[in-house]
Amino acid sequence: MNQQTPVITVKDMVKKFGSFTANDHLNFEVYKGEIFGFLGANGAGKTTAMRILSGLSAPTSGEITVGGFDVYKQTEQIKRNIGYMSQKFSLYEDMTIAENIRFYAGIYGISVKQRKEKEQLLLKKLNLESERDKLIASLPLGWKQKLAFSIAIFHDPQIVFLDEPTGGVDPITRRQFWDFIYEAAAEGKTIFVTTHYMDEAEYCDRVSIMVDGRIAALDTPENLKKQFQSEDMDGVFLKLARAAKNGE
Ligand SMILES: Nc1ncnc2c1ncn2[C@@H]1O[C@H](COP(=O)(O)OP(=O)(O)OP(=O)(O)O)[C@@H](O)[C@H]1O
Repeated sequence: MNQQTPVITVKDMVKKFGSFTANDHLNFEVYKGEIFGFLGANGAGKTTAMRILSGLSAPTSGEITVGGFDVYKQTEQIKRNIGYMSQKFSLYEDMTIAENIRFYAGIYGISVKQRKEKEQLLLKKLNLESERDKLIASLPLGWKQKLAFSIAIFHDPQIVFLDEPTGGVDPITRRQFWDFIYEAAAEGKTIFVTTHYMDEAEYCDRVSIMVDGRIAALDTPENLKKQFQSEDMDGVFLKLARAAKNGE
């Protein structure tokens, strides 16, 4: 990881929905090749922030760049340079694996020759060569998630946003998914990931924890545990939530 190169810069990011402030002056940077965990209870404002960083929604105010592009004016460039995987909308269930790959490759303007080469490598890596003509709907959830991740990085984006990518699968399958994340980060991709699983927070290089629209803590898991005198990230998270409830 190169700590010197910020690929996401967020200064005073505010997002309001009417009089409600979903993101309240967020400030952080994410570095090249970093695995950045974006945590917070339900409704804390994670998805709102991630949508802004992905070029899907405009902030109310703030200075924000993603991959060097401005989130107000350069949303098309941002979309081309990022990968995005959400638990719900990643793959088309009624299409086969090969059709999904073709569809995404088409959106990103990947040539047929390149698509075929990359498709072969991808299916081999996932051990899905004999399944290429099966409907996504017929695959176990863990396979769908790995496939969705592989397709989200098919166009070789420099930044990948993962919105609760491992919901609903067992710990071993989640661990396998994280091997894919490590591999992508080792290639220099920056991973921005939300999760509700505290063991996954431990796998991140740095973790930000949002409470009620603000970043309440941001550091390495090790430093956060020291700071909050907790043995694990669960303890850190609970202490922050309790402090917020007591108005501290
Ligand atoms: N389009 C919208 N209009 C009004 N309020 C919204 C809108 N989108 C989000 N909100 C509100 O903003 C707050 C933050 O929502 P957000 O989805 O960002 O939270 P989250 O941290 O991603 O939660 P979860 O973990 O449940 O996905 C919530 O109170 C939500 O109701």
